[in-house]
Amino acid sequence: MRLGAAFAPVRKAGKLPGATIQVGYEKEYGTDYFEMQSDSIKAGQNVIVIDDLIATGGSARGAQQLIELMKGNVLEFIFLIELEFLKGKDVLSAPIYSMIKA
Ligand SMILES: O=P(O)(O)OC[C@H]1O[C@H](OP(=O)(O)OP(=O)(O)O)[C@H](O)[C@@H]1O
Ligand SMILES: Nc1ncnc2[nH]cnc12
Repeated sequence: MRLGAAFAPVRKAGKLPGATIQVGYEKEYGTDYFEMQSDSIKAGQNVIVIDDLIATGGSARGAQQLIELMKGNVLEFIFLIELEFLKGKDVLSAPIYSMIKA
């Protein structure tokens, strides 16, 4: 891409081809598993995590754990919607930006 940025998907378990790494995470309504392809982040790469919504922050934290397992550096999180009353921001260790706060 023109920005020099790449795209690396984080998906629910069993949806990505090839070798993957997995983490379990807690979200608002239970437990789930995320995967990334094992070679999708190079050590030292800066990463921005983007999702549609942050509620408890469990999903975003799961994504952060996967990126950090590959020695990536999570710079920040971007969400379309932030459910502020669930305080998801408090479980994340990088700045978050949200377009709509509810
Ligand atoms: O901050 P959290 O409490 O973790 O919740 C946020 C997550 O909830 C939604 O996904 P959901 O798990 O409902 O699955 P979906 O993407 O299949 O809709 C949303 O897309 C976020 O990924
Ligand atoms: N409270 C909530 N409302 C809508 N989508 C969600 N995904 C996770 N928690 C949610």
